[in-house]
Amino acid sequence: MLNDIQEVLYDADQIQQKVQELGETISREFEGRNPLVICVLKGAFIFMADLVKTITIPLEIDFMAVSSYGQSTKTSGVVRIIKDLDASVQGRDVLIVEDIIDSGLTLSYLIDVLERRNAKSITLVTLFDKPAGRKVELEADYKGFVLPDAFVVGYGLDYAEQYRNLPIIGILKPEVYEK
Ligand SMILES: O=P(O)(O)OC[C@H]1O[C@H](OP(=O)(O)OP(=O)(O)O)[C@H](O)[C@@H]1O
Ligand code: HPA
Ligand SMILES: [Mg+2]
Repeated sequence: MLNDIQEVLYDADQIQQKVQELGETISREFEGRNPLVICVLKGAFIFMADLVKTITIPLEIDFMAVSSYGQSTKTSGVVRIIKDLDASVQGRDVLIVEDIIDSGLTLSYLIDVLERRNAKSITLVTLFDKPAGRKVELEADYKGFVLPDAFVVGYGLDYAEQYRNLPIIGILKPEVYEK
């Protein structure tokens, strides 16, 4: 798998350090608010698991699965809900946990859905941000790393469902998806 990586951007230790910092900030921000922490599957599953272990205040978790990339390195532009939340967001302080914001289409869609369900507040945390990919204006409240304009995999992020289990984040060699 690592053979298919052109460049490792951040290794496992660097990622853990950043996740810890984000968890400390979120613990302070949400003190006394019992947030509903929503993991956007599948990509955010590793970040979510690591992040909640660093948050030191009471919280609840839930999961939503959405997909727009499929087997491609480009967004289809259509965000599909594959699995919806179990919990109601009505009146809740919601923290959305994402692995990456690229075009911004996934999160702008999700925010719209959760606003219409009357969440009390919506806060976004993303581990990775790729501002060069934006198609809609969207900024995370908390972000880990800003990435270059390249297709990346690892730490939950896939290409055609592969590479999610790499413990690092790296740029995928273009010949892997151009063949
Ligand atoms: O800002 P955007 O351009 O919308 O891209 C970001 C989204 O794309 C990926 O999900 P994907 O649709 O690949 O589903 P997955 O999480 O199951 O891989 C990623 O996990 C984010 O949710
Ligand atoms: N890699 C994997 N999944 C993604 C990316 C990326 O660079 N951007 C949006 N979804
Ligand atoms: Mg994907």
